[in-house]
Amino acid sequence: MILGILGCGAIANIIFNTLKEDNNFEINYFYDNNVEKAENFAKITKGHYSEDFNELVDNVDMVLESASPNAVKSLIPQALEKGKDVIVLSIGALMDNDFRENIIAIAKKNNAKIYAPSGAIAGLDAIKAASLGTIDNVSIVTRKSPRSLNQNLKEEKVIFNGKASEAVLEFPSNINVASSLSLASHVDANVKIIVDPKVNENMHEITVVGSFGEIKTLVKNIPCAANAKTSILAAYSAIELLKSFNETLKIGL
Ligand SMILES: NC(=O)C1=CN([C@@H]2O[C@H](COP(=O)(O)OP(=O)(O)OC[C@H]3O[C@@H](n4cnc5c(N)ncnc54)[C@H](O)[C@@H]3O)[C@@H](O)[C@H]2O)C=CC1
Ligand SMILES: O=C([O-])CC(=O)C(=O)O
Repeated sequence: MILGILGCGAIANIIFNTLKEDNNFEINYFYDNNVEKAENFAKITKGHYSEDFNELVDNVDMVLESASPNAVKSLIPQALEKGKDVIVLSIGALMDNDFRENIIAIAKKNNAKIYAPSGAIAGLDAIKAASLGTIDNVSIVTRKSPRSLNQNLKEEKVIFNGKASEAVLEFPSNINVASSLSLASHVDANVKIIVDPKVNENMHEITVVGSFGEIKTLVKNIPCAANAKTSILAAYSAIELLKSFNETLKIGL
């Protein structure tokens, strides 16, 4: 499979370094609005950097987006129009109902798929299954270091308390997980974001209550070296999704 990367930052770096020896994938087309970043990847991989996103789309089987919600909104429809499957990590963009319905319609028309991996959280498989029954309450408490949230605080502080649909607009690079949780559960989740100078990890505690019972998950994620906002697990989840395309036995949802 020839994979094109949209957004050549921390996640792209982990994905490339993990899959570079895997014969099932050729990761050799790169696009970034910071051309230098795409150029660097192209140099290391002896691949191509595209100044025009359409050129990347024309040359790959699948596009992996690891850029920003804005990039999803402005560029992903073009890939789907050309019938290319996409993996989206900036899932916050999909909380916009009109946009989400629109790209689903474009994908269907062109026989393409949109994949949104579980990213930096745990339990989406069980939450999706649970949503077949009645869901009464969905919440996520995210706790991050001041460094990860661009804050300079000495004491713990709640910096957001509201719905996922508002959180993704206020913190577009920090709470995509709230969007995945909401889309999996079909409920606009309650979100609390806490800056905590005592933690180094990106912690996400999820609670879902419904007719099935209760799910509680807690992940304590190590941040990427290149971007403290982003957990290594998010990149790993995209890699496992890619590997699953070649698996005969599929475990989990
Ligand atoms: N679904 C999830 O659980 C998670 C999602 N994310 C999201 O994944 C995305 C990538 O994360 P990182 O690799 O850590 O980010 P990063 O900041 O290290 O790299 C992003 C790259 O994309 C480029 N970019 C941004 N907007 C662009 C645009 N409109 N067009 C072209 N290039 C653009 C930037 O120049 C940068 O090189 C972010 O949106 C982040 O919020 C991160 C962690 C977890
Ligand atoms: O959800 C996000 O955008 C990033 C995040 O919290 C993480 O990687 O732990």
